[in-house]
Amino acid sequence: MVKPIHVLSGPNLNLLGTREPEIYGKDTLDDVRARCEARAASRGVSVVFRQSNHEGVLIDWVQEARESASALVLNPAGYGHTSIALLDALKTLSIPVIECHLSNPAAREEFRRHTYVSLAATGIVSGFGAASYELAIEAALGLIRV
Ligand SMILES: O=C(O)[C@@H]1C=C(O)[C@@H](O)[C@H](O)C1
Repeated sequence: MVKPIHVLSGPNLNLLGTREPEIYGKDTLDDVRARCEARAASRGVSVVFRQSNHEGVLIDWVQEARESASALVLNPAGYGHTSIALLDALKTLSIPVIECHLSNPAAREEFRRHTYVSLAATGIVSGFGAASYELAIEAALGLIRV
């Protein structure tokens, strides 16, 4: 039995759909959840989908993924640009880590062009709105060979 793919979203993503929709789109986080679940279920894999505004909670969930997940999809949001602690947690994982962003941070403000998460990521999907999460799920499914 393949373990679930864990999908974690960072701060302010609970406001998706109303938060700067010209940048992050009109899909809500629940819409994103549904798309991730459907995409994974089509290959017989479940998803654990969670969001937090709190750095330590996200770190706890990354640590939980060590034993509970087959792969981790992470949109670190603003903490990607600041959190060495989140990077340190990611470096304890031996499962695939796919970093994803709704926007294309490389095309935005200078401070968004670097994330610490990228130092621990297997790969990165950016710029496709809610589809970034689905593409990240597809990448995870390919890496866990289901
Ligand atoms: O595009 C995204 O999903 C990321 C989401 C955020 O909240 C920003 O802080 C990042 O810079 C970009």
